[in-house]
Amino acid sequence: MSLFRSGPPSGEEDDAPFPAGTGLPAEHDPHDPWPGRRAPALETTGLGRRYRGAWALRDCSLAVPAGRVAAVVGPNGAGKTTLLRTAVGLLAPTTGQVRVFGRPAGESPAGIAFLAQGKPLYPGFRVREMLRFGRGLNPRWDEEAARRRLAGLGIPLERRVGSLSGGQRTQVALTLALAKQPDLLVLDEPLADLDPLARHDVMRSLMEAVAETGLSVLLSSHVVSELEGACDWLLVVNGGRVQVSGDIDDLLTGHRVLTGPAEAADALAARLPVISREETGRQATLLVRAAASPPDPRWSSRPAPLEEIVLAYLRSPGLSSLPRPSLTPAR
Ligand SMILES: Nc1ncnc2c1ncn2[C@@H]1O[C@H](COP(=O)(O)OP(=O)(O)OP(=O)(O)O)[C@@H](O)[C@H]1O
Repeated sequence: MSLFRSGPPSGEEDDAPFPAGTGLPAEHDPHDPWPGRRAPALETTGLGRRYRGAWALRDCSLAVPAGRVAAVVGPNGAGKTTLLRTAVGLLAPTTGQVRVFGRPAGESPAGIAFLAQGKPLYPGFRVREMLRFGRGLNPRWDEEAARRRLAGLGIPLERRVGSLSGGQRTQVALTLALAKQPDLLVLDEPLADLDPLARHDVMRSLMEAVAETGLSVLLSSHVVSELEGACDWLLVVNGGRVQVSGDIDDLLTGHRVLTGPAEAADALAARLPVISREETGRQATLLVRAAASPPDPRWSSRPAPLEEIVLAYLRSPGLSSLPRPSLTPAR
């Protein structure tokens, strides 16, 4: 179980009631495909996005349950930003559909806050002015919570944004996003350019906000090691395709690293889905999709850390992805 999990345990999402004030589809909505049930925060079917001649995203079908903190990871140019921007309705899909809390992206009545890559703030503005700006633009603005948060972080309202450290600027940007009281918070690489301590502080304060409000979060990052324990859903995007989409606890319990004699590796691989395989002399090390150790005593087995699982998938882009959640309700 992730430390900061905010949603119900895996498998129970379908029966979760609508939380009050989430802006989710009303139960009386005749077009609501999820009557009486909580729609996924994000659902895409056959999503593709082309820039001029080149596809940045192809055939992406996934569902992230509501109330989750989902990490979107993948190498440079994988399509993470494109996925996030289509989710918030800033980019129209070339193919397929994107739904946010059950409604087409861009039409969803849910509150969405998007923190774009590079912390877009005005360096010449004082923090107080940024707050005033946000207050004027957002009807759901929570000024008191924003000021309390900044005070707790020791960020003075009179400071100019340009004079803040990278970590403090991220915290201000996050505070402005949270003050909108969104149902879905989308953060594009909020940890980029931060030192390890600042990354930890930003993740911790994000998780505190999630624990207080129960909002859904989509967060892209390259720093897989710092997402474990904070995020509870993982999307691996690679070469424009979603390779993995699943509950992090399920991924961790569903993969193992096996070490044993190289001559027995083929037989093992015939029985278990192998994600990666390395051989050193007579010894083979395999990352397999399996919840238990093989009965063969020649094989030793250990759990696979999340980073190792992610890297193994990224190194095998042609590999079939994990089963995606089938959250589409029976009709
Ligand atoms: N506006 C654009 N015009 C043309 N091509 C683009 C545009 N935006 C992105 N691309 C291309 O689409 C692909 C996916 O880009 P995207 O920014 O979504 O990847 P990313 O995973 O967010 O990368 P990074 O981790 O480097 O930020 C890349 O090949 C990129 O060059």
